[in-house]
Amino acid sequence: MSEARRSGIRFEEVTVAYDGTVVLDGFDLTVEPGEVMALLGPSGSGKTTALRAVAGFVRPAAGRVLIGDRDVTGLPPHARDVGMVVQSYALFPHMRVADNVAFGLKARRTPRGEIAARVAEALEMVGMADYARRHPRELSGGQQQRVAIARALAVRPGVLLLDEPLSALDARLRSGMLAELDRLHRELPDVSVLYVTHDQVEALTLADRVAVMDRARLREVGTPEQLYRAPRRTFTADFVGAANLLPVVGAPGGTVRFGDARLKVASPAPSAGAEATLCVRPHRITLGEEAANVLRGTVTAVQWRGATHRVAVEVAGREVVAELPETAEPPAVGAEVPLSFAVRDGVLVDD
Ligand SMILES: Nc1ncnc2c1ncn2[C@@H]1O[C@H](COP(=O)(O)OP(=O)(O)OP(=O)(O)O)[C@@H](O)[C@H]1O
Repeated sequence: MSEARRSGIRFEEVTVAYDGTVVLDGFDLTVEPGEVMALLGPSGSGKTTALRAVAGFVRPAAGRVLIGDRDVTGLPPHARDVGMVVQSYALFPHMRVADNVAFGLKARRTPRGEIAARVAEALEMVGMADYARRHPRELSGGQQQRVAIARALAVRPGVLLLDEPLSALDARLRSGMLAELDRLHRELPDVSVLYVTHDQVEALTLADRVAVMDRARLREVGTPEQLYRAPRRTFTADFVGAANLLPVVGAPGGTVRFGDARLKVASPAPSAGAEATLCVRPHRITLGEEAANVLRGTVTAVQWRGATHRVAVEVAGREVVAELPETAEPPAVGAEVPLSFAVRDGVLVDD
């Protein structure tokens, strides 16, 4: 008989309410065994609540949560086989590092002889083997976070839950830890990871797929490339990367009209006369008429941003932003300019 599956998470129509207010609404999502899924969304959108429903700290009003093959909806947290790391680390201050990491193992009645080896292994994984005898107050924020990760990994969970694990760290430490989390996951290829963040760079860097949340609901799920290159919804286009969102109208021949311009787009065009929203990423727009779709307008602002010039152009009463590679001669405010973008870089999104 094959061993029961321990990895993978399934949310089935999970609804959570606090005092009658729904904060997670019919949430449906599958995280495959070994997959890293980021939950990305603005503050208050329900990300942490979804994570806590997997950990067992909130009880859904409706729906089911499965970990691997097991329905865990009614199980207490300690019976769920998950490791969890929260943004505040939540290490026990009076315990040494090794005892913090051993905590979950003791709670699970792991044989004494095995505990020392598992603690050493977990500390080794996060590069903290030399710090076993220190107390948390003797560690930097980044080191404390590593210990918190070691503590979560020591129980060898099938599922690892990370709630904004890097948000308390400064920018440089954060990018170092991001690379390290990536390496850790390659060492633990069977562990499913659910990673809560409101930072799109973290989500796009680390995740195999990203689930975008807004106001208690799942809006869109896809690989980072899908969400970035071909978002299906206005919210995703706007939240994941910068976007020009232009109101267009379906025109004959599978094109759309924006002001005077007739544009070809990558998505199936709406029927003639139907309104739609076109998403074009600013850095996919070039100055000049080289690409298939050309817009003409008046430059209203130019900002130098180091590697790029951000040029705003008024076209048909709307501001269109182009992020151009830094140039010695950006266009002047007031100049009439053509902008263009390729067919593949225009996608229609739903509201
Ligand atoms: N224990 C609680 N009691 C009442 N309301 C709560 C409780 N926990 C969370 N909420 C509310 O539920 C909603 C969703 O919260 P949640 O923490 O899941 O959002 P989030 O997307 O993780 O936000 P953030 O990025 O700010 O952490 C918020 O409106 C929050 O105020």
